[in-house]
Amino acid sequence: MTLLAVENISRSFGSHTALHNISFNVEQGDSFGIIGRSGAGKSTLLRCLNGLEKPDSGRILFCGEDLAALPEKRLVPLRRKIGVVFQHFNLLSSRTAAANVALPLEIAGIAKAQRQKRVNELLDLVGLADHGHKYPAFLSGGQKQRIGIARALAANPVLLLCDEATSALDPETTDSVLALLSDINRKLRLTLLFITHEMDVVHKLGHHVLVLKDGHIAARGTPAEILQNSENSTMPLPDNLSTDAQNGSQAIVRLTLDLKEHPLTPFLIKLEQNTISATILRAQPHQNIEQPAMDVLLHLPAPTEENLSLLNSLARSVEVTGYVTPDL
Ligand SMILES: Nc1ncnc2c1ncn2[C@@H]1O[C@H](COP(=O)(O)OP(=O)(O)OP(=O)(O)O)[C@@H](O)[C@H]1O
Repeated sequence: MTLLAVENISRSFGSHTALHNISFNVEQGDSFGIIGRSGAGKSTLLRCLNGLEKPDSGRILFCGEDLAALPEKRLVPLRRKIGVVFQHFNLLSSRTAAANVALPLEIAGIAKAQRQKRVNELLDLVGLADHGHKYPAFLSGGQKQRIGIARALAANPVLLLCDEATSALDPETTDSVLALLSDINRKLRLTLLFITHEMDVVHKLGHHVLVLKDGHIAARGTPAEILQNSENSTMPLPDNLSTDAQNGSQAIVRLTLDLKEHPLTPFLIKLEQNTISATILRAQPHQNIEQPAMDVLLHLPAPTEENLSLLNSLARSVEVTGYVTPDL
């Protein structure tokens, strides 16, 4: 069943068009990712979906109503069905964690005893049953985000919008928050719609993905399809591949990354930090969800022992498949 139907929405700021004729559907129970670089239009799209901004044209059908056309007064009850998780948590520093979670329930006029019961359930759900009395200043980033998630769930939303929910967190905390969101999606059958600029987040959390580029839909599909069809992965293999390493030749390396230990983005950052220049020719995730892994074909201009040994330390397996001579 379709929960959200976005039909041909466009939004401009002066002469700049931030969203061009965007259409997509989100099915109930889906975990739907929108990925794009900075300026692609992700936040503008999210604000439209949240009813905080109106598109210039198009319809946003949610629970049978058009968010793009409703007056503010009629938007309020619909917004309650949408929980939002923010990048910077947006907790009130003067309230305890429990009181932050309770806020949407207070606003909805829920009686105190019922509120407390629900807050306890939610703190338990996000793994912070013993932290309700703490003020945000005494919580770690990951704990703050868990409280943000509990607050977003308080009023029993039917859709959870996550706005770069893990961008402010370190990689380990990111993984645990993504695991929590994935659990919530599976166990509570709650529909997730998240925006991110990281393919790794899409890979771990998304069932379906939309790639936004300069306000246009550049691609859509499952995370695996997006990776396989990305610009990088469709680059042709060099046809002058040779098994002989000659002076000055560059290597084509096939490696398998264990995505739990070395997700793609941190892996690429690590290469950059070690000034290893490499181009991804192809990337193909394995089908086994229990042990997420990905085969990556790299063009490595400097296949020195040092560089290959670093690759070996990061990947499950590394194999030099051949050599190419650079075009001079
Ligand atoms: N209120 C505004 N006034 C003018 N231009 C805007 C406004 N909001 C967004 N834009 C422009 O629209 C384009 C899309 O912005 P948007 O913030 O939606 O992108 P984004 O993908 O979320 O980027 P980021 O990840 O950096 O937030 C950008 O060029 C931005 O400058």
